[in-house]
Amino acid sequence: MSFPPDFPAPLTFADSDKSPLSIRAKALVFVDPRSRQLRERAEALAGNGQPLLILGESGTGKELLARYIHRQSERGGLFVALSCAAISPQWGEAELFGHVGGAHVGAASSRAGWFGSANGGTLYLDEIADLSRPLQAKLLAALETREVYRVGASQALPVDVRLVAASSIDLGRAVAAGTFDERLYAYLCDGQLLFPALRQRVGDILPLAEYFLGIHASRLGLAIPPISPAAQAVLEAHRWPGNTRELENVIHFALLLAGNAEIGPEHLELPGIG
Ligand SMILES: Nc1ncnc2c1ncn2[C@@H]1O[C@H](COP(=O)(O)OP(=O)(O)OP(=O)(O)O)[C@@H](O)[C@H]1O
Repeated sequence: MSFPPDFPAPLTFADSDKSPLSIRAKALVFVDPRSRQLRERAEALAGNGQPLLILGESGTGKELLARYIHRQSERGGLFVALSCAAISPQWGEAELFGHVGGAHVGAASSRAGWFGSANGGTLYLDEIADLSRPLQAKLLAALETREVYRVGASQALPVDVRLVAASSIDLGRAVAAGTFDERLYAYLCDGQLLFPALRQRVGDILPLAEYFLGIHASRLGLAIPPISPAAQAVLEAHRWPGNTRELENVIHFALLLAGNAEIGPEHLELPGIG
């Protein structure tokens, strides 16, 4: 990876944090003053174990930031990431809180559930507003009492889970609309972190582009091609509605088109180019 000399080196993740199922990033590229400020606030909040809420558009890097917070917190348990939209409407409670053997059809043995798996660690809930109202209330109860009832169990189990929730929608408005639990919102409110959209931190665009170029070039066994000044200007001017995820895709594709040649505007699959 070749960063211009004035770019600070990206923060790197330990190998133990790079599970094959996790997002691919090996480092957190934070160069723009706004993202450096975000990192400082995240570091300040990481250690105290309080619940956090990361707000930001899709693809900004919320999960990556949550992973970084977990690492900084030095909590010994696992980082467990879960998309609330993926929780089954029928078996959601058992998926989240676990169940005892025979509690429902097809579940002969007991399971801990996502919440229990994060015991001693961090539970990252992406798009928390997608959680059903009954599960929102049960989640809050488990966090506040530090106890969890597996489905079918008559006794609660002690749990110590740090919640880091993420949302791309304004939860205050969801509360006003009656779709989000006011008490869960209050529980999360003090630890809010706002992840600016990529277009609001233009200083990150080229370092991220260089970073993704390095990752994909090494994966493909290619030399890292330079990005022409004209292509750099295009990248910095684009609005990036899909944020960092979109930038990675554009850079990956540009590398495939350009090979070892300099990346020009003609290699960038963006609206209005080519
Ligand atoms: N600062 C960064 N440095 C390096 N890679 C980044 C950075 N921000 C985002 N990425 C990469 O961009 C992609 C999107 O990040 P991530 O999944 O964390 O976003 P998100 O906000 O959680 O998205 P969604 O809300 O859609 O789940 C990932 O591949 C991630 O590794």
